[in-house]
Amino acid sequence: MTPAARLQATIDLMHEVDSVARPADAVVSAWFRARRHIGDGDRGQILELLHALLRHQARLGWWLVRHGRKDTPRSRLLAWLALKEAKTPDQVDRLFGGAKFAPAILTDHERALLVKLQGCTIDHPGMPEEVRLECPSWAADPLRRRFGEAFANEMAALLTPAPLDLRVNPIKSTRDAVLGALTDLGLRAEPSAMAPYGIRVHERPSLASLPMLKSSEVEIQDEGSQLVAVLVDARPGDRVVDFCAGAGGKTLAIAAQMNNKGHVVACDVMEGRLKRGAERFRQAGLHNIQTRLLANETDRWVKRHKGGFDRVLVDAPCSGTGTWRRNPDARWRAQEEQGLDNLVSLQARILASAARLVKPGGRLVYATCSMLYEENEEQVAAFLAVHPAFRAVPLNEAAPRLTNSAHPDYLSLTPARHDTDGFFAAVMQREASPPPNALAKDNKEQTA
Ligand SMILES: C[S@@+](CC[C@H](N)C(=O)[O-])C[C@H]1O[C@@H](n2cnc3c(N)ncnc32)[C@H](O)[C@@H]1O
Repeated sequence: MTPAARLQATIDLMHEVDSVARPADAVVSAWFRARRHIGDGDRGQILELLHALLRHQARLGWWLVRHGRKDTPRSRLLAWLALKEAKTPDQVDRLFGGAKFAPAILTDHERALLVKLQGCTIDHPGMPEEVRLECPSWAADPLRRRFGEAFANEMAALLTPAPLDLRVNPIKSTRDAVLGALTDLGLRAEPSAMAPYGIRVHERPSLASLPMLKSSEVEIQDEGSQLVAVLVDARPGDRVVDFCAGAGGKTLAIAAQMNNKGHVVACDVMEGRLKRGAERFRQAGLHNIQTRLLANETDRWVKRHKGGFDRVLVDAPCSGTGTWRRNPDARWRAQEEQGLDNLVSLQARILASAARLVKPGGRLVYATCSMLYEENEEQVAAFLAVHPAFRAVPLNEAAPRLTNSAHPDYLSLTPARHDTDGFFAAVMQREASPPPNALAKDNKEQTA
């Protein structure tokens, strides 16, 4: 493709991302699937530009509004070329030549915009902090409350591209063997700082060039997500539920940890995700997982299996604030529609219902990829306040080797402090002999 054709492709793709109410990675995959003629190199460059535009979306929009222009994929790209690539109006003119596959010729208004932006840089002292830090307005107050003085630093970390983390599948390989194979491919990689099966790759290889991915010797999984599975601490022979399993990212790690021994039930309310999960379990050589589609969190299956499991993981649907560097479009999507309060209520309902599955002496792990108190520490405190049969297990007891968390009681990871996605996890244990009145109070809570 010519450079100009790549620019037009980026505009087209951005239109699709803006107009389809699905995560950008799903939109991107579908878009490229329908354009198989686009080679790996061009795909990489188009994606890199798309992600850069998404990471600068608020600032580009601010400049466009300032000069009375509508914020569209094409005008955003023009502003990018002027502000970040320091292209002169004449240079942009040559790219927007209107040739086959190239962007249409510049209008007079567009040329005037480029002239006004000449010599400016993307950040401007007049920008509100939220714009400069690319923070959506619904999240600014909760994130400020969470981070205090570190707010700007954490937001800046969320604007850096996420590293490529792999989790070795111990059923099929070892970390040393995979590290050796990556070195043979000419890639720089090292063991993850905290996750026992994790590998951090210090480059951006095309995923198609990694044979160990195809053979399921490794999965792509952020180190934070791997650590949540470690905290579940499922042992061979245990009975485990992954209540919000989705397409099974954490289920895979948990079941492998159990060395295929014992029983894992992967539940979710989305059938498509569970089906994708089942396919991944098969490819990973894991035979101890069963999928279970739930109508909702209070599905009758939950009541029927009350007290039947050693470990229950609730990887709750959340705001996803911890994943913004990996999914740069996520901060601009959906949250306004769903609302933080509704999300917090849903999480509370899911946690209370899933807790019924935990047997005396068993553990409940509540996790999110959010960094907001509302979804994390406060959610757990509210749960414990009305479920006295459960006690919080401090991190040094649940995972003595995980001493690097921002919080002594919970796993609390942030991109600026740990260079992982933002993750939270709390481990709670159902006491083998509950304190007096605890059962009565628990039952009352569940039937309410
Ligand atoms: C954070 S995602 C899970 C990601 C997954 N555990 C992984 O590691 O790949 C949350 C999941 O919760 C599911 N979910 C939403 N509402 C639910 C409910 N009421 N009961 C159970 N699962 C629910 C969503 O479909 C979604 O797959």
